[in-house]
Amino acid sequence: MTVAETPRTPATEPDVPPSLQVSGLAYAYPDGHQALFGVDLTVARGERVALLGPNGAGKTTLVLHLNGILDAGAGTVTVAGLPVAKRNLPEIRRRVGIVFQDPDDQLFMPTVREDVAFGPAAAGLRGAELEERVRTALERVGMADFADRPPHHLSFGQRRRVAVATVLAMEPEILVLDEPSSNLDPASRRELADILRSLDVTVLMVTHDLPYALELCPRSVVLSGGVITADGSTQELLCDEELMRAHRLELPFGFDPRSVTVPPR
Ligand SMILES: Nc1ncnc2c1ncn2[C@@H]1O[C@H](COP(=O)(O)OP(=O)(O)OP(=O)(O)O)[C@@H](O)[C@H]1O
Repeated sequence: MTVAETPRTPATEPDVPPSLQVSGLAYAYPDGHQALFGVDLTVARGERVALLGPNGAGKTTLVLHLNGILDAGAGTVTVAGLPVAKRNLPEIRRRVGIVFQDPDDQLFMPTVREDVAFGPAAAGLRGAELEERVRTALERVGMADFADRPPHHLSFGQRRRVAVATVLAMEPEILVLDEPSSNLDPASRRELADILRSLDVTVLMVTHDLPYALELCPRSVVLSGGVITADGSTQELLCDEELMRAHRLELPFGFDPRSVTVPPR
């Protein structure tokens, strides 16, 4: 059965700013290479959006602007109405939780509990409040029973879940995931999808895994050559053969996006 999806429209009420607003964002690296040419993107609270595009399209460059790792050459980025600017960086980095592709980039403490507590403790949380924050984050990713284990004794899929928990413990406005399905076996891939779907948080997911984008994100944005070239229902975009060819987006052999029943939010 085919389920037609309608991407959720950005919040329009003046008192509810979108989770993410990128306006006219342009960026050239110090060597002069222009990676972004005026990107506009609005993501409403609670949306799950896939950021698609070929290698070198500018996806990582865009993500690195969301928490101020890179400074916009031109244009603006706001997160829940707060501009990404030097003066706001501590709060911006709390609001934008980035889960990197390699969980080992994020896990460095002797136990899972300490890794998840690290961010909130650095932000000043202590005692029962901190414990509760850690417990909730681990429960949300199904890893509460692993709190006392050393992260390096866990499987890759378990470490990725803990990496998600370290970010959730900061109660972010937006969760940004870089290739969340990479190196996961089919069961872990499905379990992570279930977890991400259960979270009440805005999600921006960078991925080359188009079936995963379809499974998780009602809306997709295609970035190509540093500009957004398509923005709409993931199912419709994946069914647009011309668009897919033009942006070097390839579905796995035999995969028909029309045949997929996309689970409800
Ligand atoms: N530090 C850098 N200095 C100069 N150019 C860079 C730098 N990092 C990236 N680039 C260039 O900027 C462009 C965008 O790169 P980016 O990493 O954002 O693409 P991407 O869409 O994330 O690609 P991929 O899917 O391969 O991860 C590419 O042409 C890349 O070569």
